[in-house]
Amino acid sequence: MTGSERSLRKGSSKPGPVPEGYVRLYDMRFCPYAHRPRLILLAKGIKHEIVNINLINKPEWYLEKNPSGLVPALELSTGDVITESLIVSEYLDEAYPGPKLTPSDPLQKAKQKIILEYIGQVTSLLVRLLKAKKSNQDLTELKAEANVKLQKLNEILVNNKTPYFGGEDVSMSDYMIYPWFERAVLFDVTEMLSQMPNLKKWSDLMIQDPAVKQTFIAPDVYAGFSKLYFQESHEAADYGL
Ligand SMILES: N[C@@H](CCC(=O)N[C@@H](CS)C(=O)NCC(=O)O)C(=O)O
Repeated sequence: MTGSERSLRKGSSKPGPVPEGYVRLYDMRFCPYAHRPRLILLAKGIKHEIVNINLINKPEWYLEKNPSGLVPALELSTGDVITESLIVSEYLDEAYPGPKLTPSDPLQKAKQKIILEYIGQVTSLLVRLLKAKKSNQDLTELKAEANVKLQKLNEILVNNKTPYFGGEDVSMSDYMIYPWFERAVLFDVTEMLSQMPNLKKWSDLMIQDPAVKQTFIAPDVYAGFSKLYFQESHEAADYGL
């Protein structure tokens, strides 16, 4: 638990209202989408609580708050609920003080959005790969596609000649793609990534980032989770929480 995090709850019973001055993130710690706003909350030092949702056996009250049933979702002290990891992350960046993770210059902002759009293509492909792996499909084509997409991500860093996707400092796009790299073992792309030097340098830098350090989960823990996930074990929802 960190200075800005009030409590960590398991989340089966309905939580009360969000205290004034706090936000609440509905989370599942192995979920890469939910990892995104967790990084933003920490990077900006926003006071928050985390409520973990068991995604295999979702509590009824969660479906009332967020009918899609997906995590992450952000609840405000007004009772408003914001969903979709990128929207939640951008909301947090705009609405709260702390380091600005999105450029204010319109041209730089547009450039970041182009990278974010591409990151969306990479992440959805990796999720498709994971689902195909779970249902024992042939992965050859998807893996080849992932290789091409990740090479292109590597080229963005090469062409920009910057350590991070947005420039000299960590920014929104870095936090939006990082969770998939931490989970490379789940998506079966560890070997592929070892062939991409700029991405490797970038991920080594990201591991030094304070928000990343505070949320880091080691590859062997993901490997343990992955076994349970592939067996559709109910323990997977709760593994290591
Ligand atoms: N587009 C959503 C995707 C979120 C998502 O797929 N979350 C998964 C966990 S990683 C989930 O909640 N799954 C539960 C379900 O499908 O019922 C976002 O960016 O927030």
